[in-house]
Amino acid sequence: MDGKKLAQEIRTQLKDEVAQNGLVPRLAVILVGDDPASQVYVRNKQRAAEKIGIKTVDHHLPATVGQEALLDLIYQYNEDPNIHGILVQLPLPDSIDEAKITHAISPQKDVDGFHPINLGHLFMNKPYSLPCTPRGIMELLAHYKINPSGKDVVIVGRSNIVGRPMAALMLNADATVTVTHSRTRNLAQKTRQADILIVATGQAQMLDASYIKEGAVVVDVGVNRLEDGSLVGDVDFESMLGKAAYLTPVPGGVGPMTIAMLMKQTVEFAQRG
Ligand SMILES: NC(=O)C1=CN([C@@H]2O[C@H](COP(=O)(O)OP(=O)(O)OC[C@H]3O[C@@H](n4cnc5c(N)ncnc54)[C@H](OP(=O)(O)O)[C@@H]3O)[C@@H](O)[C@H]2O)C=CC1
Ligand SMILES: Nc1nc(=O)c2c([nH]1)NC[C@@H]1CN(c3ccc(C(=O)N[C@@H](CCC(=O)O)C(=O)O)cc3)C=[N+]21
Ligand SMILES: [Mg+2]
Repeated sequence: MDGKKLAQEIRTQLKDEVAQNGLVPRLAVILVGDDPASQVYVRNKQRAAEKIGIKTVDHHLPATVGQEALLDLIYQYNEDPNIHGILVQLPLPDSIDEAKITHAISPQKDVDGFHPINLGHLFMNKPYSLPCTPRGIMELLAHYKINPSGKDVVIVGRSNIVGRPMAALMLNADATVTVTHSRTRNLAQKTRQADILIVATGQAQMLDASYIKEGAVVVDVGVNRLEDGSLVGDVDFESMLGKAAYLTPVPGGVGPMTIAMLMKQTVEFAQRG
């Protein structure tokens, strides 16, 4: 499944939509500290936004910034009618309470869909904004005409940004959902039941073909940088290739879809006014 290509199509559509409707979507992007991976993602987001006609207002704050200063910046953007979306890149330095920051962002401007109010709406199948990675996965599956309804979906990982919201989205799509994690016993026995397997563990190439049944759909969320500088997922792509019916590559799979969904949600917010 080619996420890079679909993401490109979506970004082109968004660009047309922005131009046709005379929108000027504005996204505040806040990066704290100098984690190299975070800097790459933020740069990718800024570049994608610019091409679509979304204006970003960027803040790169030192890791030593106080929690109060960060909160004040968020409050300022909450009140600013010209800003449609606020994104605070995670992870934050240990000195800052991530939950507190996530809660401070106005739910109406929560383009990441991480606010508990928005997660609650999602959980009750009345979503307002959605976490971008799980939303991107749903769009990718839909594009390839893979309908989760009635399917056995197994998710490996239960983070707030991927595994948990993914489970809610799949349940909303009428899948039968199993969520596994580091305490799961007999993981392979669970994952082999999957019609659709979604892996988000942060463990490089952890799952090989022995973890899936023939013809499974495999979505690899992982982005792991190896010592030689190469980028690999949480599944062993080569091993799965002959056995899976559909498989997402890393890079070029879920990652670009995440960014496309962030752009889409920013445009949606601007349209709502
Ligand atoms: N492509 C994209 O757009 C995105 C990619 N990512 C990537 O996805 C991966 C996961 O990210 P994220 O969800 O934030 O990670 P977290 O570290 O927050 O969560 C990892 C999850 O995997 C589980 N896990 C870890 N090891 C194992 C194991 N050996 N067996 C079973 N479960 C295990 C953990 O279990 P437990 O809860 O018990 O600790 C946890 O629930 C990373 O590689 C990250 O870089 C993340 C976000 C977006
Ligand atoms: N507030 C917040 N929102 C996020 O959505 C968020 C976050 N914090 N923190 C970190 C994770 C991770 N994440 C990725 C986004 C794009 C790629 C991506 O574009 N990956 C490319 C490769 C990029 C590269 O070359 O490094 C690909 O897979 O093809 C990866 C990972 C968003 N996250
Ligand atoms: Mg963290």
